[in-house]
Amino acid sequence: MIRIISVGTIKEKYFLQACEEYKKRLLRWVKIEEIEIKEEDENKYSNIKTLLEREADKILNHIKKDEFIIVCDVNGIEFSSEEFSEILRKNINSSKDIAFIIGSSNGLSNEVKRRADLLLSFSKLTFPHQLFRVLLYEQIYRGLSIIYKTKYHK
Ligand SMILES: C[S@@+](CC[C@H](N)C(=O)[O-])C[C@H]1O[C@@H](n2cnc3c(N)ncnc32)[C@H](O)[C@@H]1O
Repeated sequence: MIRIISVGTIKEKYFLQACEEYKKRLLRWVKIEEIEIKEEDENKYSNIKTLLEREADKILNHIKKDEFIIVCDVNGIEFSSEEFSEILRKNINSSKDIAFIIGSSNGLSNEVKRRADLLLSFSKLTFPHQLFRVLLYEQIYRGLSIIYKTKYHK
């Protein structure tokens, strides 16, 4: 199973439709679970660090024992799509569930990053969290297309 834990909801219909499309395509290969954590209200916090700590508590509550945790972070490690598919393959072959974590517009706390088995970057460019979820879905789909040898990845 692959779980995508995101802070913040997707409001734009076109992002939601894109996620739904990739999810539908992925379901023939893997079970997908999406967990959305409500973004904390910035007005209720005197600083972003405290806000991120509160969001971290909620994220960490959703993490399951034994799953491989991939935290998406601009400053993480960059991979080619083939290398990324290899990470997916290794976990799938060892029957290990994978959980991806996507932060809110304020990012993620260090506590969440420390919990990562892998800090994953999709480049040094910062993407909005809604668009990033679509990109992640596409790369998971591409990765599994590589594993299952379809014609999608060229
Ligand atoms: C708008 S970004 C947060 C920006 C925030 N200043 C930071 O430094 O994390 C929202 C989330 O999308 C994901 N994200 C955006 N761009 C990314 C990238 N290039 N690589 C990996 N994750 C990214 C991360 O999970 C991030 O927490």
